[in-house]
Amino acid sequence: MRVLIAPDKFAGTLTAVEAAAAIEEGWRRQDPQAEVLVAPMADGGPGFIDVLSAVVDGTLLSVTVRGPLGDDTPATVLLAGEAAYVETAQACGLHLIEPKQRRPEDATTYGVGQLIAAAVEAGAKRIILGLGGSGTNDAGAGLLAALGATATGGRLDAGATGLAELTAVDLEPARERMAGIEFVAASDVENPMLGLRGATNIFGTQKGITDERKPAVDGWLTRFAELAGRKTADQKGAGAAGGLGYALLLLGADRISGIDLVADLTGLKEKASRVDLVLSGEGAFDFQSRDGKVIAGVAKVANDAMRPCVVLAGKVQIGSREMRTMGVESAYSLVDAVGEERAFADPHGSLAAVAERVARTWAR
Ligand SMILES: O=C(O)[C@H](O)CO
Repeated sequence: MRVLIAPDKFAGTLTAVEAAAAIEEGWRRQDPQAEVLVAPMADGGPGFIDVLSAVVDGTLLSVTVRGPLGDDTPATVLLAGEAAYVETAQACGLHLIEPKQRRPEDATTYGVGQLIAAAVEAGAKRIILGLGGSGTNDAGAGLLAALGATATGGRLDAGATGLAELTAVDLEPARERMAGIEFVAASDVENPMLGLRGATNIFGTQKGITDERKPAVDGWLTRFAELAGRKTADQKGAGAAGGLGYALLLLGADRISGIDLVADLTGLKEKASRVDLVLSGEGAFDFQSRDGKVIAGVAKVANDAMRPCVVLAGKVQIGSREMRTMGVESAYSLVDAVGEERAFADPHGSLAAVAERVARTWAR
């Protein structure tokens, strides 16, 4: 049996590389002769640099930046010739903030701008930024401030709160400083920035923005957009990473799908064509796994190659009809198999145990 293992991270427990290793271990217990190909994935969110540094010939540049709540935060940029890859979640990710410390209205993307500045200083002319998994919701104002943009009536580097009373915004200093730099925003979602399908309403809850606060916060982002460029806020991906997509679009970025980029760079299509079965996975397989996320991207590649795709996930919270629409044949839940306590206490062992069960059904 030839198997391709292409999971996302299991957020909070296993990186994509660790998840792939656990699945391989479990599968081999049942099917020791299997030919296994491994391709850990990312969609632009956490793990983007980890996954790409294994396939892109480059060097890692270490930088200390301002984290979402102002703390010194270590990050790395992957430099490859004139290109630089930036994982924005390293500077503004939700995982950087303890749940009890979350202040989503104050969190800033300033550190992402510092990563861009470091990449440019190191000679990069094309900067590819992975977007997703952010703990911020500041429309990327912090990023613009770090690159020189200014404002009156408020602050660009103080999270969404700083945008509440803005009266004017000047993006020219940032545009001038970034002249000649090509930006690519590789995002995990295509949402616009404002309104019902926007960053605050759809992704605000996971960052700690309550339903009561959402209209006010969305209003602050709208105010910023009215001063900085209203139409851009409606573009695909403007709402990625709490509106960081919007700021990059203002700097002229092209938006692409993060998972498609990672799939291309890791040769996923070619790998899928060489196997009988494709396995993917992530922490929670739910409605958010659909567009632009790893499982949807991997399932599409598998389906195009006419290979079945099976998912292993911490929790499966999606119906079988919806799953099939995405191109997933079947999904197995760690929590259902071993219980929540064990799934969190021993994620590697639990995932390996589920992979062994999957192999019992699917190996031939
Ligand atoms: O970071 C976020 O807000 C989500 O992952 C959507 O991009």
